[in-house]
Amino acid sequence: MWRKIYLETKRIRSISLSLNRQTVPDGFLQEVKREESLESKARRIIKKQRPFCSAVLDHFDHQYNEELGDLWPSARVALLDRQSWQYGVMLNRFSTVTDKTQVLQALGFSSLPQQTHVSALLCDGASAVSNSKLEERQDTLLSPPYVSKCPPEDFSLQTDTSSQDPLSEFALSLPHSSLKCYIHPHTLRFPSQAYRPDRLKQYYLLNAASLLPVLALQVRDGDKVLDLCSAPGGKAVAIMQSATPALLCCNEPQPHRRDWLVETLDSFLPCSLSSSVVVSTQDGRSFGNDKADFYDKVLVDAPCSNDRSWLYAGTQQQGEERLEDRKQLPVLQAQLLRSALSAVRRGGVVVYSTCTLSSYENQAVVETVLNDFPEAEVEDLWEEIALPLSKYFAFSPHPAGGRTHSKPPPLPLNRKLGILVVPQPGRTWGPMFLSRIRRK
Ligand SMILES: C[S@@+](CC[C@H](N)C(=O)[O-])C[C@H]1O[C@@H](n2cnc3c(N)ncnc32)[C@H](O)[C@@H]1O
Repeated sequence: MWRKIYLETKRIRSISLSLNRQTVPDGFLQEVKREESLESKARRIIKKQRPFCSAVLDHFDHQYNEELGDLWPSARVALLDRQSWQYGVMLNRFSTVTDKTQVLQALGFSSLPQQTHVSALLCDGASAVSNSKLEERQDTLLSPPYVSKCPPEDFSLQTDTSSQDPLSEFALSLPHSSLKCYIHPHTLRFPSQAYRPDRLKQYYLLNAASLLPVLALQVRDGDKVLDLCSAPGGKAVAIMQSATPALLCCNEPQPHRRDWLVETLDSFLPCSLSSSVVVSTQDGRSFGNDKADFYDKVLVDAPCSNDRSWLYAGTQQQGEERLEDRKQLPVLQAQLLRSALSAVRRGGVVVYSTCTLSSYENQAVVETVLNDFPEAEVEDLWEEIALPLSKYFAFSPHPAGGRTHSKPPPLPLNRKLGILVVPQPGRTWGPMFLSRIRRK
């Protein structure tokens, strides 16, 4: 353990020295030093790992062995080894502080060799939809009311084509989108930035799989978008990186989480967007009645049993209580999805997502709602998202179709209903389920 701390400290010190020698902007370097001091890094390493909750793990073993077959044992390893968890760095296009790529590179996040490849694949699918959608929408969409009053100076984010490691980074790009996320092949965690009311944050740390629902939503400039379950706001920030919607309504009914959401929006978005990005505090189930047929795109990032955090739920009793609550979640999730489908206009799309592997909260919810919503049609995200990104994320079922289940799963892993990112050693992103449903 002490040797690990020693080596880690040495590595951080050498990064720190090499940063000093390079032409990294002064302010940023100071921030890196302040927020990722050697002491705090060492403290994080020696901090005793919170033990996992065996009641939750037993439950997962039982359910996911059935549902995921031989993908579960390796997912289990990835979920239990918290030191191996990876973090993505999503850049904030609204920050005027320059050159984050240089700092990322100095810390071992190399350049973007896969960008063209991945972007091209994604752009092909996305622009095909985009063109047909634009034609379809021409007579129904109001002209976009939003015009940025104070466009940021630094909208163009730098890229570099020199590469050290082809798996170290990728950029999730839509046509003309500036959504950029960097990942590291190992577990290096970029320092988080403290909230400062006078300054926008430069980046957001996240599980990179969280960007996939935003990618699937295909937000375009001028869209009216509802983020039905929005706090703490990671996906709302990602939406605003990918396009300039006419309206983004971020909804969160829980007061303390709503405060967190407001702080996130405040930290990442300039004041010029305050008229188009609004916060609402309703129960998401009411939107279907109150705002029927209103939105172009709705994201339902549903309350769910978050497998990662539930594993570390605390005491046995707390774990057991959560597992009891888990049974109620699909009912609420289906109600939220129905509400979203009513709030979206005909031809618009709803993306439903969760961060659990549980098929009862994923495929089963989508299937239930489709049964009583005949004008809803699920779209296949396999070709558009899973195949092009399968190098970075582990999807179930395996893209090559070569995986076998020891036992047949109780609910079919029907990829037509959505795609599922399963954490694996080396690709610890997820869990993340996403499904895109179009209202006919
Ligand atoms: C998975 S989190 C959303 C994460 C968020 N989209 C992000 O990317 O940062 C689900 C959120 O749904 C909220 N929620 C719970 N019940 C809700 C309801 N009835 N209507 C809307 N949101 C609800 C929870 O408080 C929670 O903040």
